[in-house]
Formats: sequence, C-alpha cells, structure tokens
Amino acid sequence: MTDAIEIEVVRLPHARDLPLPAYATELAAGMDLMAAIDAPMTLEPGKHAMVPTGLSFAIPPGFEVQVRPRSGLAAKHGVTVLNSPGTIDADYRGEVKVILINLGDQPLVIEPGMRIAQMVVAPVTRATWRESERLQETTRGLGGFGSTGVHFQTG
Ligand SMILES: O=c1ccn([C@H]2C[C@H](O)[C@@H](COP(=O)(O)OP(=O)(O)OP(=O)(O)O)O2)c(=O)[nH]1
Ligand SMILES: [Mg+2]
Repeated sequence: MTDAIEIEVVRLPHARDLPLPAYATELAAGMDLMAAIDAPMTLEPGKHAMVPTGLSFAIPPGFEVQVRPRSGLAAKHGVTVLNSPGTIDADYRGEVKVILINLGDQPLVIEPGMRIAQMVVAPVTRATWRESERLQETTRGLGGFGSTGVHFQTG
C-alpha cells in the first residue's frame, strides 16, 4: 500500500453534522461517502439520482478520487453508481456528488447520512500524443469485444 496523501476537504454546511469519510478497516481501499441530505429520498426501481456528499476536495495534482459502488448496496438492492467509477478530478472544487441507479425491483430509501458509495484515491498518469499514420501490428490486431472467446483455455 502506498503512503497516504493528504487531501484538503471542505465540509459544506449541509454536511456539517456528518463525520468525514474514514477507512472502516485497517487495509480498506476505500472510504464510504455519505448522503448529505436532510430528508430521506426514495430511489425507485429503474431510476437514478444525484446524491450530494456535502464535500469538496482539493486533490493533490497527480491523483484522482474514484467514486465506486458499495457491494452491499449492489448485492442486496441492485443499486450501483451509474457512472462507475466516477472521476473526481484534482482541479474540481465543486461538491462531490454520487450518481446512484436502482437496477433492483424494490425502491431504496436513502436516509440522511447513509453510506451510499465509496471513494478510492488513485494516482493518475496523463498522456501526450505522438501521432503516426499506421500502428505496429500485433497478434490481437483488430480483435476486441469477445474476440478471445468466453471459455477458459486448456493447455
Ligand atoms: O461521480 C461523479 C463524477 C464527477 N463528479 C464531478 C467531479 C469531476 O471532476 C467533475 C467532472 O466529472 P466528469 O469528467 O466525469 O464529467 P463530464 O461529463 O466530463 O463533465 P466535465 O465536462 O465538467 O468534465 O464532476 C462528481 O462529483 N461525481
Ligand atoms: Mg470530464
């Protein structure tokens, strides 16, 4: 595990009575993000919603925060992060919001402070382009989208 980095965070007024996200276990990869809402909101089957976290970050250059689903919400309720993994850019200063979608068949009531997603801090490598007319050929070549089949390869 790489050394922790410090992220400056502002707790917006509607998140003032919520704790900051924290790692739930010694080696947890993510910290859960909480719903900074003042009343329960119901996510109906098939619907999606932006849920505010009440947090704004100044992520150090060279890093991002990924917004990922919690497996418990997915397994028990069919609820996931629609744009998973959501990308919080290092230069974003707005409120971090979570876009949840209910792919289950029952409504999910999101309570104030409910842990609705998780954030994982990750290093970012950016790219510059070197444009050419033709790329070096490879064995895979144009193969994609299932080109290697679905069953495991024997010996
Ligand atoms: O789950 C998410 C995804 C994004 N954002 C915020 C932070 C991020 O830095 C900004 C832009 O995200 P993204 O690049 O995914 O959105 P876009 O549709 O490309 O918008 P933009 O043109 O503003 O980049 O929106 C969130 O709060 N939650
Ligand atoms: Mg973008």
